[in-house]
Amino acid sequence: MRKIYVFDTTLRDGEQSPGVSLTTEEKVEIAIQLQKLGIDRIEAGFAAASPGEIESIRAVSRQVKNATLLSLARCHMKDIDAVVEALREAEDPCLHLVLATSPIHREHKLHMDKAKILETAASAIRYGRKFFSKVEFSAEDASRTEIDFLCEVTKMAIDAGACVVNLPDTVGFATPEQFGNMFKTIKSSVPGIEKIQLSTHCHDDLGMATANTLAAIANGVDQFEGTINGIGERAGNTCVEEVALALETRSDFYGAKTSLNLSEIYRTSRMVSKLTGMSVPGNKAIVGANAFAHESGIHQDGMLKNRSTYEIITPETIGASSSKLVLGKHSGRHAFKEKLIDLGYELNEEQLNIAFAKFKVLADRKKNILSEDIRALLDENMAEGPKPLTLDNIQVSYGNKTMPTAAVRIMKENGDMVEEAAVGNGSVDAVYQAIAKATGIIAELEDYTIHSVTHGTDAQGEVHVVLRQGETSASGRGVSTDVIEASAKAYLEAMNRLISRQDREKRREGNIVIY
Ligand SMILES: CC(=O)SCCNC(=O)CCNC(=O)[C@H](O)C(C)(C)COP(=O)(O)OP(=O)(O)OC[C@H]1O[C@@H](n2cnc3c(N)ncnc32)[C@H](O)[C@@H]1OP(=O)(O)O
Ligand SMILES: CC(C)C(=O)C(=O)O
Repeated sequence: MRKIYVFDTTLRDGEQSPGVSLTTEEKVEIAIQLQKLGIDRIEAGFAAASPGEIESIRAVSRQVKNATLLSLARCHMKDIDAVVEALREAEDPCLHLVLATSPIHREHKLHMDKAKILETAASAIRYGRKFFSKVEFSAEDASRTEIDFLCEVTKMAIDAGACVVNLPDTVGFATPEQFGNMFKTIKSSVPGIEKIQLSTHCHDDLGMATANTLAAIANGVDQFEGTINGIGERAGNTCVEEVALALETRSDFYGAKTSLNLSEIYRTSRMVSKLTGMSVPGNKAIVGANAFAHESGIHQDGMLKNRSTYEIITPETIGASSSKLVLGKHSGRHAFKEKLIDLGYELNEEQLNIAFAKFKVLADRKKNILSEDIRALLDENMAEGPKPLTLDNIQVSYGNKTMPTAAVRIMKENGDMVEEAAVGNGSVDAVYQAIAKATGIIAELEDYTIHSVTHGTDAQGEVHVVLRQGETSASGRGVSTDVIEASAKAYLEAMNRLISRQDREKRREGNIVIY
């Protein structure tokens, strides 16, 4: 297997993400984690940017023992001097020089012709070599540079003393085929190319950074540059984790691997996201929250039978805890049953069918079904005791300047419907007054508590009530995404218990049921 060197620029190009600015402590924390991940080369910043940046790079250099440490500089003596100062304490320092080579940059940005580019870069590399045994040269905007001139630039960098020549797709313009061919030409036409390492650095403006990096690797580059979570200037850089996992998973095709400690990827991604404040989209490859989550019944069934049906990488490989079967409206019985077992419920077939039907109704109303939702649903489903009263319909009219009004329709055990309406101090009170009128049962509301069992605006509310009639009291619990419905359910469950307790007592005395 060919080894591909990983150059991480999270602390330099990653920090160029709009809105991101890392403190020295944060840079050090990330650099320590990058070492644990096994990154070969860490670019810690752009020394000439500010005195604070020099200090940060120096602080990082004191901690980095197992990786080459770099800082970027323009082809200017004062930028190089700043890198000398920043990397003074580094164990394995490398100067990274950049100069654009494309016609657009030459004409509009640098105002230099081809000869001036070659001369400026060569003298900067030579000057840098006075202080550093390792110099990497980057031909900015290489993918939009004439191929003949790019060959000349590469030859100049080798002759001037660079040990790595990096040919970036600075604006994410390249296509994989074109980019691969560019490296093929460079490798086959530049004399002395075997003396140096070739590198690539891609941006994601057209969403092709990973594809372009892999095309470069397939065409012989030794190193790729990227950032954790793909952060960076504009649409960002190549994601280190994507390329590393692509090489690992498709080593049959690429015949190349990184030496990253892949089980540190997830932790590194979380840390970078936390410290930069750049959240990782749920559907992001490798490190997104949904990367190992399966929602639909057919997929979940496949996963339960054999994970390889729907997972080409295991979450354990990147240090994430486990695959998730997320229950939702597309889930099937297999996954639902498995979830119940996980939660410690053992249901017979009939109970399972009832619970599954209720789950589907809930899933139609709620986006995220959590363990708490399932527990609430099952506890409600399995609440023991007869149900003399069942809520059939409820309607509430509320306005901040009118008395809340509620109408309820309740089914009795014998199937008869009773219907009533009432006003109250609030919507819940109106519902309770209407239930009392419909059932003819006057009970004292001794306690009422409500809390949310899940999170978000579609969270399930759980209501507990205690009702008292004379010496007898009973509690009830109701769960729903609507607090009024949860309140009514709790009230009726307490009433049902009250009725059956009094019923039992009356039967003992030879009387009949109260209502
Ligand atoms: C593709 C990349 O990601 S490259 C890295 C980008 N990173 C950064 O820019 C790091 C942060 N930058 C900075 O702090 C500042 O831009 C500094 C300190 C580098 C320079 O600041 P200033 O001196 O104020 O110049 P400013 O940034 O406005 O303009 C850049 C100048 O450098 C020149 N320049 C650009 N690239 C290079 C280069 N590689 N080598 C030499 N000169 C260059 C430009 O032509 C321009 O020169 P001009 O003033 O003669 O027109
Ligand atoms: C400095 C170089 C490698 C760069 O960031 C780019 O070309 O995007």
